[in-house]
Amino acid sequence: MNGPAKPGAGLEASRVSFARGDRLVVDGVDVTVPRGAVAALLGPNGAGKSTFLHLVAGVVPPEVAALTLDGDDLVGLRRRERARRIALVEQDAQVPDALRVDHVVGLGRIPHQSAWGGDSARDRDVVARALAAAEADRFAARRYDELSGGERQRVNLARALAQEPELLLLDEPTNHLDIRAQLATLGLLRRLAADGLSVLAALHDLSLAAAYADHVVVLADGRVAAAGDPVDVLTPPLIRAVWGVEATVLRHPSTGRPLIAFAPAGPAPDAPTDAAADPGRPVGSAPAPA
Ligand SMILES: Nc1ncnc2c1ncn2[C@@H]1O[C@H](COP(=O)(O)OP(=O)(O)OP(=O)(O)O)[C@@H](O)[C@H]1O
Repeated sequence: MNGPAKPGAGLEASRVSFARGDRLVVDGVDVTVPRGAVAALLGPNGAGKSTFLHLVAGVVPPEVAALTLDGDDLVGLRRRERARRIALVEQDAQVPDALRVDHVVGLGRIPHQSAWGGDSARDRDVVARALAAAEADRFAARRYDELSGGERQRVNLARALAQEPELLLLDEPTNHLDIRAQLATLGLLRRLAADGLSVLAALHDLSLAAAYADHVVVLADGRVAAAGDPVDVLTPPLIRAVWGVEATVLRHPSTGRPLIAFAPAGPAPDAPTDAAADPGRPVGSAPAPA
């Protein structure tokens, strides 16, 4: 949806802080997302991921920060200009009641429209392509408030794509999605990045983050605990220190990307009896002939 990749620095955020009451919930965070890269923001519940995305999107003003997009200062940018360049897919998007899906996605065009212009043929084309890219075209004529959680998630993504941003921020974009739709969404983010978009997504699934992100930033208590290539960052000691769980890091047999497996926290369920009898045989496969 974007044009070919242009040279540029993408997002450069440094020393971003934000306090709620007397507590810094984002504390001196540095994040860089080069143009054309997918970065994942990871961390436990309450680590500050959503707050950081809101600060970058300009929903709340950061207290101390240098924020630039392709070298332009974001803090001083006018709201409309910011909305042309940055889109945020929120966890619980606010949408006016009873709006049709295609009209919700059309809201993404507002920053590009003049006050009196209305929808142009190009606006309608961008909306149609955004609906198709996010796999939301099937329910384009339905009411948003009658959709399932996963269907709404796709519409929220389509609305952000209709903005034709340079930087796409997503807060748990795979929430509510079935596994096929999760893979489709993350694959779409990779294709958009290949076209020059910078993508920063808060994710909880460490294996999916490792499979799709060029770069991960791990937040803990509002601070960056680690950042870099998922292969270097997502290690058992880091996962233990940040999430407090024991993990084994395997390698995907075909991609070589990290696959993170967790030990169950409670008592393990009983092993299936046929697997117990022949532990070398994959569960569900036919027993060897006698
Ligand atoms: N509206 C609010 N008022 C007061 N405190 C808030 C508010 N929103 C968030 N917080 C607090 O700010 C901190 C950071 O929250 P944030 O939502 O950014 O975390 P998160 O990493 O996105 O978490 P999650 O994975 O649960 O979505 C948390 O301690 C949270 O309780």
